[in-house]
Amino acid sequence: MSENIPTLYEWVGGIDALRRLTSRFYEHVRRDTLLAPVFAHMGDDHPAHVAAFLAEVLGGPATYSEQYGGHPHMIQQHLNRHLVQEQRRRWVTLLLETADELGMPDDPEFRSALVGYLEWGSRLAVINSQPGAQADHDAPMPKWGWGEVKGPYRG
Ligand code: HEM
Repeated sequence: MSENIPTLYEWVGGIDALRRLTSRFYEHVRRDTLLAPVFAHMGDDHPAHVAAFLAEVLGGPATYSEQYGGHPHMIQQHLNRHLVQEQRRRWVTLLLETADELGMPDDPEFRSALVGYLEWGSRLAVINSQPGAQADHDAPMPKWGWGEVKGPYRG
């Protein structure tokens, strides 16, 4: 990426912003009738792990790969959870609503890139949660950029 174009990670505000996002998001998840049962057994460190994962995908440090098992571990966590589209849609909607609630960047360029990743990643989570799905132990960490909009609007 060009020197002048920030990563999505930089644009969102780095790891502190992502931790704030996931921490509040999973508070909402715990109170959501559709999602609470799915996450009934998540550990207290789950929000921080998901923040680290998102950070790495969005162009930040490789903490999730170095300390938490990388993409194969994340895939493993979704195996046999039998997730359905209704749960996936609620998950994505709640995350985006939480981003609004916290006043995270809402410019069209950033949000379209974020939604693109969340659609892709959440659909993979559903696929990987179906009976017979297996974790690919060499699965590379996804990397997401600005896509067709190429970078933030500079008027
Ligand atoms: C872009 C989409 C998604 C990302 C980036 C993501 C990320 C993650 C990560 C990183 C973990 C492992 C956390 C760890 O290492 O401790 C995880 C676990 C999990 N995810 Fe996802 N996920 C996504 C979508 C979903 C969706 C749509 C659902 C369900 C509606 C879901 C349900 C779960 C559950 C139930 C776990 C295990 C929680 C536990 O520890 O009990 N995920 N996810």
